[in-house]
Amino acid sequence: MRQTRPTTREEPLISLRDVEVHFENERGLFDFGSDPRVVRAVDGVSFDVEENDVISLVGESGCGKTTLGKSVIGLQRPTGGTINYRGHDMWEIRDGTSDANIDWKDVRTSLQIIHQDPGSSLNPNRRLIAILSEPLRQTHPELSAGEKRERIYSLLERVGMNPAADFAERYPHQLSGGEQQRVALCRALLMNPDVILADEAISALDVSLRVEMMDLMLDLQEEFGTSYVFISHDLSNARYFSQHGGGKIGVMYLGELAEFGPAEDVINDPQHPYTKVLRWATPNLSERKTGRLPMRKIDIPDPVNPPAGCRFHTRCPEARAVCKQQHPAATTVGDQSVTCFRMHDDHEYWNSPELEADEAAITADD
Ligand SMILES: Nc1ncnc2c1ncn2[C@@H]1O[C@H](COP(=O)(O)OP(=O)(O)OP(=O)(O)O)[C@@H](O)[C@H]1O
Repeated sequence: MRQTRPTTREEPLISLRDVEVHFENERGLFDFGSDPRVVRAVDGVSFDVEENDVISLVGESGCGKTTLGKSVIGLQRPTGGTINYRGHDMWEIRDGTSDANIDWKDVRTSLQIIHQDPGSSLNPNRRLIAILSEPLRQTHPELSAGEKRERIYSLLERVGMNPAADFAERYPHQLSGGEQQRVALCRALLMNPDVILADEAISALDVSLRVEMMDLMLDLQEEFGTSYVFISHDLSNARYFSQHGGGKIGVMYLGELAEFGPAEDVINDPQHPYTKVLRWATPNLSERKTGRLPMRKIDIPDPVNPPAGCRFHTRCPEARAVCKQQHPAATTVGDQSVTCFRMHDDHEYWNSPELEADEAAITADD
């Protein structure tokens, strides 16, 4: 079913280097004369998406997961850094200034998205057969109406929507949330994509259906040869998806990647203090259910004015004076990339005084 697109040898499918996305917001009514508010949604992020890859991005609300995910699939232009598609600058392809022989339309087609609320992205006035014929018309214009119908029926059956002939004639509102999400997945897969961005795609489903949907996505991965960028605020879902898919987890904090690496390592041997906090706070992953949350403050700082030095220092249980002054760079530890001074045995961090306990630690019962 899969067609191969031209690639530069050895190049990752998508490669992000030092990517930054800053949003310049309008001044408020009473901000006359002040600088526009700049939201630093993503800062200094680098990683690769390989063929058949599974990458989960996890972190608190507002940490930049969606903005980063949209950058990966070409829906958000970065304000800094580079994003390459098969070795060529994605935005040069978009602007027509690339020397690569790749059409932007093909790039867009190969990078698909499924949303948290599939109902809103499926046309309510069209039957499923029409909704699913559309991508096939684009990717396989040579197919007859009968051949398209056959492919659609077989995919609907594959995702458990039986009898397919019955489902194909329904409108989206005649489906459950889980069925709508399956249709959204089918539609994305029929575009023959290199990457599907699944943005909180299972969050709205009943807990009992989440694992089923993740299993289905991973089952179909091999068949369609697609990679996933899976966004979740829930570390246990990210773990399930990336571990079963043999992939990686990226832990985001205030627009930056705190830790990135194989799911197994990030979960079982977290290195960044923030990953440890997330793990501690995730019921399925931690033995401790009560006690003191290992964090100095509970409030998330403002991405318009992120803390100087390490962005996590205001909440980090391990923060020392140097963390207020210097910004750590990502360091490779085994297969993980970790943005914390503690990764260097000889860093001045170790001789730096601990930060005053300006806030009492918050207890999990608060
Ligand atoms: N178009 C925009 N204009 C201005 N600010 C934006 C825009 N899109 C996102 N932001 C801001 O960028 C930051 C990151 O938002 P983003 O949606 O990427 O985070 P997220 O981690 O996906 O959050 P959530 O889990 O709540 O969806 C937030 O502070 C958000 O308000």
